[in-house]
Amino acid sequence: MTSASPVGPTHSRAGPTRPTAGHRPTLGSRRAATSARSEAAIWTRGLTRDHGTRRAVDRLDLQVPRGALSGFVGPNGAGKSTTLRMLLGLIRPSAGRGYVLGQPISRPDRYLHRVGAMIEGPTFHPGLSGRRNLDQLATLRGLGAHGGGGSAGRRRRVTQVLDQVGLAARGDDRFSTYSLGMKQRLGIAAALLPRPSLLILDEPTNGLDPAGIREIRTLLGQLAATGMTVFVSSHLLTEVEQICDHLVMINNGRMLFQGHVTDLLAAEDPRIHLVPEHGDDARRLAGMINNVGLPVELDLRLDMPDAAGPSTHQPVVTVHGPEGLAADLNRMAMGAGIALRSLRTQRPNLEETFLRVTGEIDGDLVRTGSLGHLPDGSVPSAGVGLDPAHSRGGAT
Ligand SMILES: Nc1ncnc2c1ncn2[C@@H]1O[C@H](COP(=O)(O)OP(=O)(O)OP(=O)(O)O)[C@@H](O)[C@H]1O
Repeated sequence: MTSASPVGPTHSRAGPTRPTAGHRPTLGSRRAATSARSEAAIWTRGLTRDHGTRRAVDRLDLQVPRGALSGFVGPNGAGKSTTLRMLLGLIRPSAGRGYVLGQPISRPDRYLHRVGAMIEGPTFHPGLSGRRNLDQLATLRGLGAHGGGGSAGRRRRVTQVLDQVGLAARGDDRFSTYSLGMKQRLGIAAALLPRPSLLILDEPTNGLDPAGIREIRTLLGQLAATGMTVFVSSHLLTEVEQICDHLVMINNGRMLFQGHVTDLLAAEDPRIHLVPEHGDDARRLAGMINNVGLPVELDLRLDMPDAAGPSTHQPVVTVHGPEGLAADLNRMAMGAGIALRSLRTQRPNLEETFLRVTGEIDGDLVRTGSLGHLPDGSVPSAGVGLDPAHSRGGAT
């Protein structure tokens, strides 16, 4: 069973990495760093982990605020599990330093009693009930032994956490009869036993069906509402977008973004999709838009990417720009004699934003740079003035 903390410390006092000569911090900056790391639930600087020659985590500066429901996202192999293992004292960083609940990660014994964790799929005894499994874990960890009301206190706590994760009615059933979602929830119940102020979960929705995912989502929202900090890793960005207020986004072990989800999405320009009435006009329209310096993509496969109703297989011209630009684009098309079947603005979601940030946009998109080399030679100069400065300026 690797799920649920407290996870025993496995490394000794490595001590924080010293600042290098030449980067001597001032008294003010030292004070600010001290206050930031004690105020944050998780704070790291330059956190790095090498596996042989492979760098799994590359100089991460994490700052997860206390009380946040924070999503830790990145594709498979991005370095999420490795980071979580370092935060839990299961492996040592190769370089860098970190603090969890204000305590250095070189001394996990100082904070693990306040951290609940599920870092791999939960493993329980299949023949025992959920309740018995939790009771055994609680006994092993000495819960209820010190000031917790002895075995009666321990049993009360087990009942409380079963209730908290929605397993009260099934607590006495054998673990082997649980659905995957129930098993995950029991794993979270185990992590909750010590009344943690920080809950760290590694991919808790892995392998779950939509209903199971929804249950975990609701549960995490409820836990965060109690004031607990929840740091949950996932490669399902849609999930994270729906539940998390704070986000840490990594790829190849490196930080891409951290902060509030709304800030990230608000900073992204929407996509404006233009579908010409006559498919033949799409290249011409894209070329005109390209000529005025706006980022444009031409998708020759479909009409609107997620439009309701039947697909008409019309080419779509997509422009990244503020919503106000849509009116300009409409005028531009009209001025060039191109009638539009539809014009729609779509706010990017987290997944699209991630793909854009990582440059991993998929599909048969003809990107801006290649428009000038399209074979049909139908790219005219822009017939209608459109100031590229408007691309960030809103409606005219
Ligand atoms: N013990 C190890 N030995 C060698 N390489 C490792 C080890 N653990 C992880 N790695 C490598 O480090 C990188 C990061 O792996 P990690 O498991 O942290 O990523 P992840 O974001 O959690 O991905 P996943 O969701 O697939 O688990 C990967 O390239 C992985 O192969």
